[in-house]
Amino acid sequence: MAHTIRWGIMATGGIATTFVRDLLKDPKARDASDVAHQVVGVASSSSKDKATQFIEALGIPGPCTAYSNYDDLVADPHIDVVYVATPHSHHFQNAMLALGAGKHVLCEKAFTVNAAQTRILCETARQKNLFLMEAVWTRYFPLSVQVRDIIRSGEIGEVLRTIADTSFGDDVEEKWGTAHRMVNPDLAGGALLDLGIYSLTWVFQTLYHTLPKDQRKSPTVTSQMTPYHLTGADESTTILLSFPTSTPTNGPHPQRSQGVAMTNIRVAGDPDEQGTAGPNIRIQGTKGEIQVFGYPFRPTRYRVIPKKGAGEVRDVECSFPAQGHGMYWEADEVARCLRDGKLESEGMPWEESIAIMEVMDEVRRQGGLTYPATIESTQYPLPL
Ligand SMILES: NC(=O)C1=CN([C@@H]2O[C@H](COP(=O)(O)OP(=O)(O)OC[C@H]3O[C@@H](n4cnc5c(N)ncnc54)[C@H](OP(=O)(O)O)[C@@H]3O)[C@@H](O)[C@H]2O)C=CC1
Ligand SMILES: O=C1OC[C@@H](O)[C@H](O)[C@H]1O
Repeated sequence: MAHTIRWGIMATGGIATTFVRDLLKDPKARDASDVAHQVVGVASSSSKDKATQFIEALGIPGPCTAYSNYDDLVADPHIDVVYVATPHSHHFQNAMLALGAGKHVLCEKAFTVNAAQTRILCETARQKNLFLMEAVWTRYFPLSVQVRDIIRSGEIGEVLRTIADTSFGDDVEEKWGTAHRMVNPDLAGGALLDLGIYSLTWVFQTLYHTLPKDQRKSPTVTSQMTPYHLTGADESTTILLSFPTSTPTNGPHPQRSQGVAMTNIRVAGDPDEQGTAGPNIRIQGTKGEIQVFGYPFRPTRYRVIPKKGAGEVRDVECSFPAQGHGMYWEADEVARCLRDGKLESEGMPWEESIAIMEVMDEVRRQGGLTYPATIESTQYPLPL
């Protein structure tokens, strides 16, 4: 019998809509007969009407309660887990609210504004014996699981370099203006926290996560940032990361692997969105390479290229059952973790979320990007 979990949706914006659409797809279409999802509450901080419209527009089957504020949502005894879908600036405060009410939490990326806030969230979840996960959905794609398995199998040898680019070629002034969360410092805007996190995800899931746990070590970081002239949030960031590897060496200089994580909202990594410019991700090992195509947050296919003479090139497509967006795979992971009494997911462990947030803190320090003290604060509630 399927283990059914009951979701409360905090906020009714763009990603909440996409996530709920995926939650409503039949899990059997993706061969997941062990778990199921119900949406039993939706809250909008704007108005109850907005929550009601969300429920109606998406055709969420009843009973599902519309709330006019987040406090009432987290107090709903019928909800098991809250999906936090507010801007990054508010994740710390909103996730703390849900944990404080005894709810498990799936919180959108970037987890928080800084690593200090993430540490507090994880510690709070630990103390309260609640599940908590950063919603880095891409990690739960079958494609990501397969790529990690290929790396672990040794097929492309030791992975010593990963290059990842998550870039949109937007007319920034026209598309994002100054108030949109993408560029607005008051909402912790900027390419790094919004998109760069996916480049870092690929660097971490190929050079860090694939190592045995006791060999995962934080990287050293060098970076450059370009501010958006109208707001000061970054419109372009490039990060060089250097990780200790697990390879035993005889010499005095330990082996290191390198990551290059790029993000830009003014030039595109894949201008025609057909892969003509090449892959957005290259994972380079001593025996070959894996290339990943499509936006790094929603990759669509990968190619395994063995070293010359060592085998055939292999192309693998990623399908999205039931015309989904691909967010149902992370939702299924949440359901399985709750069923199994886990507090964190193996695919996106707390320590790795913290390690990635620490990289982003360091990149912002090097680039001189600070956000208002009100949203960098570790005070709960935030002094907004
Ligand atoms: N995983 C993914 O693929 C994606 C993830 N995201 C992440 O999801 C989060 C939300 O992004 P997105 O849905 O695009 O954003 P939207 O602006 O579309 O929606 C955010 C919602 O948050 C609520 N909210 C609460 N406080 C504020 C505030 N001060 N300012 C603005 N909105 C507020 C509002 O809902 P209400 O009025 O109902 O309370 C609003 O509709 C971000 O952290 C982003 O990084 C975004 C896109 C894709
Ligand atoms: O997480 C995300 O992925 C998709 C992008 O369009 C969006 O801006 C970002 O928040």
